[in-house]
Amino acid sequence: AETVTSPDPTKLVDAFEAANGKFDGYRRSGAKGICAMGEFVGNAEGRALSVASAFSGQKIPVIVRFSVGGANPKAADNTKSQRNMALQFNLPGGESWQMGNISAPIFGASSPAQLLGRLESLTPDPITKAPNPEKVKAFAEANPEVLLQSKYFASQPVPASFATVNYWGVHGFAFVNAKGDKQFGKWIFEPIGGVQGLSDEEAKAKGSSFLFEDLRQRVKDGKVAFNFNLEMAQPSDQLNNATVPLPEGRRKVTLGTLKVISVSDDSGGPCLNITFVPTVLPKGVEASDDPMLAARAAPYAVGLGRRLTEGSKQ
Ligand code: HEM
Repeated sequence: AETVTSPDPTKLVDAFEAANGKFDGYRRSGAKGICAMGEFVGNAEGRALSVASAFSGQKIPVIVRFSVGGANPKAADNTKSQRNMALQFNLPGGESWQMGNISAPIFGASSPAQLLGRLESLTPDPITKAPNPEKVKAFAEANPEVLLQSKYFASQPVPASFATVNYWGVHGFAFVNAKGDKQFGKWIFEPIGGVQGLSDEEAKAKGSSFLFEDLRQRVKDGKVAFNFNLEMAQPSDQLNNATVPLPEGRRKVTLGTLKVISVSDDSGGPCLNITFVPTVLPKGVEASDDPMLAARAAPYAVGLGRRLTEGSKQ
């Protein structure tokens, strides 16, 4: 088999900073965010697929962080860009389950080396202060999958709210039940009130900063809830490439419901000094062999270390 070596995690974080800008104290990705608390209740479908205690049916406290994609803590809320929902399920016995879910079914690179190459191609030239269009074009032509995610975002409306967009886990995970049966799938958190976007006109009228206030209002009204849905993979489905979604029409089951119950102050909350590592999994859920998934823990730790040293900001 081909041996794939991942780039040094510090190099990846350096590349994020060089390409997207460095904002002291903030996350290098998903910088503009807000922390909330939620409750998850799993159901019998969840228990049939996995022994994870998240599905017990008891209320599980969950730390939730919503954010706008990118490194800029002042990123505009009214553009066709990425929204994120990171989660930490605080399970009985000190176990935790972390996720970093995004508002697209796919990621923008299939391997850490490809992500590094893409970031390098997008890094502004020191003299022109802009990326070199030739370099951007050459890299994308040689690696066409790096364009798929931006095509997806361009095809979707601006989300009306953090609470009205789907959030995908993107990677494959295995769910293991008491008999030891292993079912692979990809999950999606789908808003119970439905997906809702803004027209271009509405987005313009909303301005660049409405998502935090909108979230507070909707949570106050008790309206922010998501179904935790699993799209079941078939044995022939490709699960080692985060730029390839599962084929259309795979069976989808609801494993439980996440309800957001409170929102922290803009600058605080339990998200501030933690990172969400998607390979922190409970017993009963296992990682697939997607190289992007395995490569996330180390740069997240590097990013957290830098934020803490600089004085973390939300
Ligand atoms: C090797 C590949 C990747 C690298 C190097 C990387 C890097 C980072 C870094 C440095 C952070 C900030 C961490 C922190 O300071 O706490 C971050 C956040 C994030 N990443 Fe990635 N990432 C990678 C892959 C992915 C993939 C595949 C997804 C899509 C599912 C993703 C989704 C997110 C989300 C949602 C956040 C924000 C989480 C939060 O609110 O704390 N990342 N990433």
